[in-house]
Order: sequence, then structure tokens, then C-alpha cells
Amino acid sequence: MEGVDYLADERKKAEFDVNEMKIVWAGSRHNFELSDRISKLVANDPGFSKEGRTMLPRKELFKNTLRKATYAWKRIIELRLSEEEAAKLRHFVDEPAFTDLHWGMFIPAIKGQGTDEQQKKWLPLAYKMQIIGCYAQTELGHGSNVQGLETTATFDPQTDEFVIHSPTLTSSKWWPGGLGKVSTHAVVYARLITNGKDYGINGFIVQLRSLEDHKPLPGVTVGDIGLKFGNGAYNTMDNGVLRFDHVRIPRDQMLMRVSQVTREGKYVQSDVPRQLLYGTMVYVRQTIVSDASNALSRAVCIATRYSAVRRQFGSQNGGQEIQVIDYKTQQNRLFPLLASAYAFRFVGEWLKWLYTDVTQRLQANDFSTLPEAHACTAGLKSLTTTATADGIEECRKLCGGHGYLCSSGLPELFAVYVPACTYEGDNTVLLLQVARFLMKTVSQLGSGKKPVGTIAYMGRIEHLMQCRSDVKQAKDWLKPSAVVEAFEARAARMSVACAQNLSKFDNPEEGFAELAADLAEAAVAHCQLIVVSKFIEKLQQDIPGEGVKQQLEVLCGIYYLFLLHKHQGDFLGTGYITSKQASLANDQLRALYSQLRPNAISLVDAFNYTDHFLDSILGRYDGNVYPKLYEAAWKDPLNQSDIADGFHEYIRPLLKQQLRTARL
Ligand SMILES: CCCCCCCCCCCCCCCCCCCCC/C=C/C(=O)SCCNC(=O)CCNC(=O)[C@H](O)C(C)(C)COP(=O)(O)OP(=O)(O)OC[C@H]1O[C@@H](n2cnc3c(N)ncnc32)[C@H](O)[C@@H]1OP(=O)(O)O
Ligand SMILES: Cc1cc2nc3c(=O)[nH]c(=O)nc-3n(C[C@H](O)[C@H](O)[C@H](O)COP(=O)(O)OP(=O)(O)OC[C@H]3O[C@@H](n4cnc5c(N)ncnc54)[C@H](O)[C@@H]3O)c2cc1C
Repeated sequence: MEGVDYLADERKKAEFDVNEMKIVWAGSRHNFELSDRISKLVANDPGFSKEGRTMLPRKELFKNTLRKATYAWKRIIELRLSEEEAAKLRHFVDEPAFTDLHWGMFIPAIKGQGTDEQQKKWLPLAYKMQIIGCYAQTELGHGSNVQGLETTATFDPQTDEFVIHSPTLTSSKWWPGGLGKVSTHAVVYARLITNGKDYGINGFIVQLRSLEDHKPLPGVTVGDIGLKFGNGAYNTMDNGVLRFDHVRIPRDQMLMRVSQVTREGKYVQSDVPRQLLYGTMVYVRQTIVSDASNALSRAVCIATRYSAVRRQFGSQNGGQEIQVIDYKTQQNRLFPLLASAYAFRFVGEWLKWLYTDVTQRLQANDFSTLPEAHACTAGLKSLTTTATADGIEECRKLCGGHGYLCSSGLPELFAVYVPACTYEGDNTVLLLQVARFLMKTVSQLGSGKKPVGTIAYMGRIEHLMQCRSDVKQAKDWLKPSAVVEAFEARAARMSVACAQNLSKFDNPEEGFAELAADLAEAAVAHCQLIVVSKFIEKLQQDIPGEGVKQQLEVLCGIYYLFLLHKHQGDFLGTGYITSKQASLANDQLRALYSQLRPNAISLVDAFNYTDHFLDSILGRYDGNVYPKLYEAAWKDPLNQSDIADGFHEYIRPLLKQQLRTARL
């Protein structure tokens, strides 16, 4: 029945002001109004329909993406949308496209690594999309190890040009999004060679295709790398392969903010750190952290609504069966994910602040916070994307068999999201960057250098190494100070243990390689401490709205107690808590699940997602799941006829043969 809200009873149970929670989730009233307006604009425009997306063959899918991206651009111009509004529009259009890399990496790379002159020349063209660019760093043979890239850019003083060349098969650029079929230009990362000397990696703006007929320029071989995981999903993107055969570009197309090559071929290093070459990655890692809460909340919204609709077992006297959301096992799998979505939202907000702060400092030639910004963006990118990808898959399982249908929205969401664990730095490789930062911090303790920011807790190392939890009853685990100290002590002790083990090796690099698994775990502990601390700090702010703060306290408690339960080996092993205290934490966690239960549906309503954006029959706002699933099945191309194509060739002969066999 249309128009009936099957989740109305659930919504009546809410103990808080959902509209105020929507504002907390969005970050501000302005953000809420912006998201609300743009999501509805997209949902109501047939040009952005998602119908049949998972059924399209690659070529049609890709062409459809080109159509949508061009249409989006047209609407952005017609409606005179600001950059902020355009970014929201892209978010709600909900389809990876070449434009992501153009706006998300090509332009930021020029902004971050180009000189003022270079920016003046290239940015206006890029902003008007008169050129389309991508970020060509990864090669067939090297992705994680950026210093291992093989493409060369050799300066030719005779002509004042760089010669860009791919000397080996493994030096072929491989993976860049937007490269395969669309980009006219790329920021290409290559080894800078001048006067016979290799100065390592630098970025170069290289034109790949003609702006007239889009044909690859002489010396450029370019194409798509082939079909990727999942139906639809990331196959809307033309991840590409690119080879250069001595392609010449003018010297001034080397991005020269970090280092320069003079007309005579002299290499000059600026006074800015070389790590700024990696700046675009820091920027994107920060956006990926913000985006994790979008993806996780979407999966959680679907699984929560469906868990309230779905009933299994327990019917008495012909009454209704139990809603699966009432099973403690379902709650124990679902509610920590709901809490994680909120936790990642707040840590994403904080990271955005940190990134803005470091950018302002860099502009003023203050590079002091760069290492922390790198460690935080790398570590939180790793932590949030791993948890989100795993969380989406868990949500699929939480929806039972129906979660496996594409119409649940979950398979495609997973397929689009899961490469986030790999791109912008493999998650393990990034954790090891955090571990290096932590080991450096521990080695400098006692040197007089005071740890600040997210590692300030290391400044209290003596206390953290010997303190013990004073929790005596379950509700003591609700005290923020008890929790923060627990996570600080665990992180500090794990780091110190690694540092002590490292000191047993004569060669520190050998030690680091041998202890890498422990180091990655110490990095996870440090990153979890950041997320927990930022959630607790958020709760110390003034949060208006009846019951809103209380619900956030419940979510925060679930987030950290679930982590404490899951990693209790760390907390027990480092001696901060006793097994009795671990058991009290678990008692408190169960109590919080019961407190959250009546509010679950409203807490996912607070994400304010349209049905268009969710694109899930199981996650429909009205909970009208079964009729819509039934209806959708008949839209499958296989159901266009009663008799399947291929019946006469394959099924009929089989049936005949069986008849003959039966007669024998
Ligand atoms: C529908 C249409 C709409 C219409 C248009 C509308 C428009 C609206 C706008 C839309 C906007 C969309 C936005 C979308 C966002 C973008 C989407 C993202 C899609 C993702 C695509 C993916 C891209 C990629 O994957 S790009 C390639 C990424 N590659 C990697 O990440 C490689 C990982 N490896 C490394 O980073 C390095 O190799 C590393 C760090 C592992 C090792 O570095 P090293 O130099 O070899 O060695 P090391 O000794 O470890 O480090 C030396 C030193 O440097 C420090 N360091 C390292 N990295 C950094 C850093 N990044 N920053 C600062 N410092 C760094 C390190 O700590 C060491 O320091 P010291 O110890 O002090 O010496
Ligand atoms: C969908 C998608 C889009 C992409 N878009 C772009 C793009 O636009 N531009 C671009 O330049 N690139 C892009 N990439 C490439 C991406 O950045 C790389 O794939 C990524 O950095 C990982 O590198 P890799 O593939 O070399 O993995 P590898 O480094 O080969 O990883 C393989 C395994 O080795 C492990 N490993 C590697 N090094 C270490 C180590 N030191 N210690 C311990 N374990 C290690 C990893 O953990 C992993 O398990 C994209 C990739 C994908 C999947």
C-alpha cells in the first residue's frame, strides 16, 4: 500500500528531537539546509535517475556516466551553484566519474605544487573544464612505493623541454581515474633527471589528447585498464593505462613550487619541505575520512530500517514474529556500526579543521605541524575506510538473503567503497607511516621536545605506563576520564613495547620490518584513541535539542565500549584493566544497546537521506519492503519473457535426454 509508513510506530518511540539531530549530523544548520536542498534537487531530477545502473553493459554504463557528468555540469552553470553546492550535487548524484579526479586531484595538485604563474595559467582552464585532468602517479610496477616510480622526465637544455618517457612495461601509468578515455591532461609523477643526475619524483603537467578531436598526441599510448569488481559500481570510472615514448613538454610544465630546474638545467630545491610533493594525497586522505561516515551511515540506515521491518521466530498464539532488531546479537553487530558512523562524522569534522589549520600554516612557511597532519590523515584514512568497508559488508549480512540482492543497494555500495582501503595509500602501508611517527615520538621523549596535538598524551608517559583503571562498577565506564585514560594507556604502552623491541635490533630498518605487524596494531590503538577523544570532546560542546546530547552519549559509549570489548586483549595484556573490569565494560555495553533500541530508527532518520540517494528497497523510508521487492523482481531482463532465451538450444534438448534416460 502506497502512502503508509510501516516504520511509524518505531518513529514514535524516539526520545529526542530528530530535527536537531539532523543539524548535529550535518555539522551546522547551514550544512543541513544545503544538503537537504541539493539532495532533493537531485532526487527530483530524472536526469540523475539511477534506474537499471547495475544492469548496464560497460560501454553503455560509461556513456551514461559521461551524460550524467555533463548534465551535472550544465545544471551547475544554469543554477549558478557555488563550489560548495556543486560538491554536494556531485555527492548526491552518487556515481564515481572522471570529474572526481579533475576536481579532487588534478586541480589540487596544481594548486599545491604549482607556482603562482603556473596556477594563473592552468587553473582558469581547468575551472571552466576547457581542459580535463587526472592524477597519474601509480604505475603497473609501483603504487605504494612512490620513490620507486620509473617514468622519467629528462631535461633537454637544447630545446628547454622535458622528455617524458616510460622506459619499461612496469613504468606504464596504471590506475589513474579519468585517464583511460576522458582526460586531455594529467599531472604525471616522474623522476626528474637533469645533467645526468636523478633528483627523484616530481609532478609535470602533460597534455595527452588533442583538444580538437580527442586523439592521443604523438608518443602517447592511453586506454582503459578493464572491468573492475562489482556490477556498475566503480566501472563508471575509466581507470587508465598510459605510456610515453619520448614526449616533449616545455620546461615550465614542471610543477615548480617545491623545486625548480633553471633554463641552464640547474636543479634548485626551494626552502619548502619535499614532502609537499605528497600534499595532494594528504588533502584527499582527509576528504576520504569525511566521506567514510557518508558510506557507513548509508549502509547502517538500510540495515537498521530493514531490521525493524524484518521478523523471524517467536510468534506466540498466532501473533507477530519478533523484529530481528530486537535480537541482542543483531544489536551487537548493528549498533556499534551506527555509533561508528557518528564517531567518524565527528572525527572527520575535526580532521577538516586540522587540515585547514596546517594549510594556513604552510602558507605562512610554518611547516611544524606537517608530520602530525600526515600521520593523522594517513592513520584515520586507514582506520575509517577499513571499518567502513567491513561495516558495509556486515550490514549486507545483517539483511540476510535480501541483502545480497542488488536492489538492497548494499552490493553496489560495497563494490564502490571497498577500493578506498587501497587507493590513496594501502591501509597497511599508511598504518606503518603512523607507526614511524609514533616511534619517532617515543624516541624523542626525554629530549625536552614536548609532544603536542594528538600525541600530547605521550608527554605523560610515566603516569600512563604505571596507572591502573579505577572502574569498580559498570556505570563507571561512562566517565569520560576513565575511558580516555584507558585508551591513552593502551596506545602508549603498545608504542613503548614496540620501541623497546625495536631497540633490540642493530639495524632499525630490519627491526621495523620484523615488528611491522605489532607496529601496525600500535598505530591502530593510537588512531582509535583519536576517534574516541574527538567524540568525547564533541560531547563537551553545547548541543541543543531535547534528548540529543543524551543520545550522542549513548552512541559514544557504545563506540568506545565496543572497541574495548573487541580489543580487550590489548587492554588486559598491557595490564591497564583486569578481567573483571573488562566484564563490567561489557555489561555496560549491553545496557547501552537497550537504551539505544527505541531510538534506532530515528537516529538513522537523522542522516536525512532521500530514497533516491539510498537507492535501496530494504532501506526505504516507509519500510514498505516486500511489495517493492516483489515488484522489482519482475523488472529483471530475465523476466521479460516466460520462456528463457536459450530454452530451445539448451534446456529443451536436456529435458528430452532425461526423458530418454528415464525410459531406459
Ligand atoms: C557528477 C559530476 C559532477 C560535476 C562536477 C562537480 C564538481 C564538484 C567537485 C567534486 C569534488 C570531488 C572530490 C572527490 C575527491 C577525490 C576522489 C578520490 C578518488 C580516489 C582516487 C585515488 C587516487 C590515488 O590513489 S592517487 C595515488 C595514491 N598513492 C599513494 O597513496 C601512495 C602511497 N605511498 C606514499 O604515500 C609514500 O610512498 C609513503 C608515504 C608510503 C612513503 O614515502 P617515502 O617518501 O618513500 O618514504 P618515508 O621515508 O616513509 O617518508 C619520508 C618522510 O616523508 C614523510 N611523509 C611521507 N608522506 C608524507 C605526506 N603525505 N605528507 C607529509 N610528510 C610525509 C614521512 O613521514 C617521512 O618523514 P620523516 O620520518 O620525518 O623523515
Ligand atoms: C579504484 C582505484 C582508483 C585509483 N585511482 C588512482 C589514481 O587516480 N591515480 C593514481 O595514481 N593511482 C590510483 N590508484 C592506485 C592506488 O593508489 C594504488 O593501488 C595504491 O596506492 C596501492 O598501491 P599498490 O597497488 O602498489 O599496492 P601494493 O603496494 O602492491 O600492495 C600489495 C600488498 O602489499 C602490501 N605492502 C606493500 N608495501 C608494503 C610495506 N612496505 N609493508 C607491508 N606491506 C606492504 C600491501 O599492504 C598490500 O597488501 C587507484 C587504485 C584503485 C584501486
